[in-house]
Amino acid sequence: MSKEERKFLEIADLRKGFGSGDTRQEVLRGMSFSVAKGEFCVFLGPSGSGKSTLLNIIGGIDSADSGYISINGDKLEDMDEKRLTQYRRKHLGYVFQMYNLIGNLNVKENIEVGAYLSDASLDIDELLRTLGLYEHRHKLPNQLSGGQQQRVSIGRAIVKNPDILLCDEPTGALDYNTSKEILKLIEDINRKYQNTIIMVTHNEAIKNMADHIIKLRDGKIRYNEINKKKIPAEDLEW
Ligand SMILES: Nc1ncnc2c1ncn2[C@@H]1O[C@H](COP(=O)(O)OP(=O)(O)OP(=O)(O)O)[C@@H](O)[C@H]1O
Repeated sequence: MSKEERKFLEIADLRKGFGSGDTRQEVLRGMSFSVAKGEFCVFLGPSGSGKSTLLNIIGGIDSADSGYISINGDKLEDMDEKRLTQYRRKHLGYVFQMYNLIGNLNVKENIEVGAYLSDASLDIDELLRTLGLYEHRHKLPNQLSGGQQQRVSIGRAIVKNPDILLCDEPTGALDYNTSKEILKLIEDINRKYQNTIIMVTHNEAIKNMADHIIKLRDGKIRYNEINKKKIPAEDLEW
């Protein structure tokens, strides 16, 4: 991998605080790292360490106080609102702990919502099969299990074939077996579509399936390593 590829996503001395005066809290206190194209990267760290804040800044839905983020050499802070919107639409997919599906649209239609945002979307029927949802495609969200609903939300995020898939605790609301199914799906998607995946999790075991492990504590990076002993999601245990 070339030096440029290693620096597909570059984060440099990122700082972010909330509030002012006595209630001011510095949440990100100077973070620098880079993520390679196609890499599966996890952010670990205790509650309040700034994982979601960092993910939201990478996702362009919050902004840093200083430092920068660049994608393929383009700095987010140099983008005007129009380009930032394009960046979010074209290059980013977001998966949350809660599925946020539209209740009166069926599975296929919920995924199509994501496709409208792109002019280079994936074939929806093929994606439904990859997601294991083809036979459920006419069902409404309330006719699905939690794991199936999360599959739909992953489909909605991935259908525009984003360069980067951001996942914030995607298995946080799921039981052990369903969590593993979802992790296997994310692993398949990473392999098949080669998107860069960044996943925030509390679950230490998930680091074992990642290419790149970043641990945060008190707004700083405490650990930043490439995982040389990566194992399949199937073999994870916790
Ligand atoms: N919009 C906001 N306004 C004020 N404080 C905020 C805001 N967003 C986050 N914070 C604070 O920033 C700190 C870090 O929050 P963040 O959600 O990034 O942590 P986290 O590591 O993702 O935590 P968790 O694992 O519990 O989700 C917390 O103390 C939180 O209260």
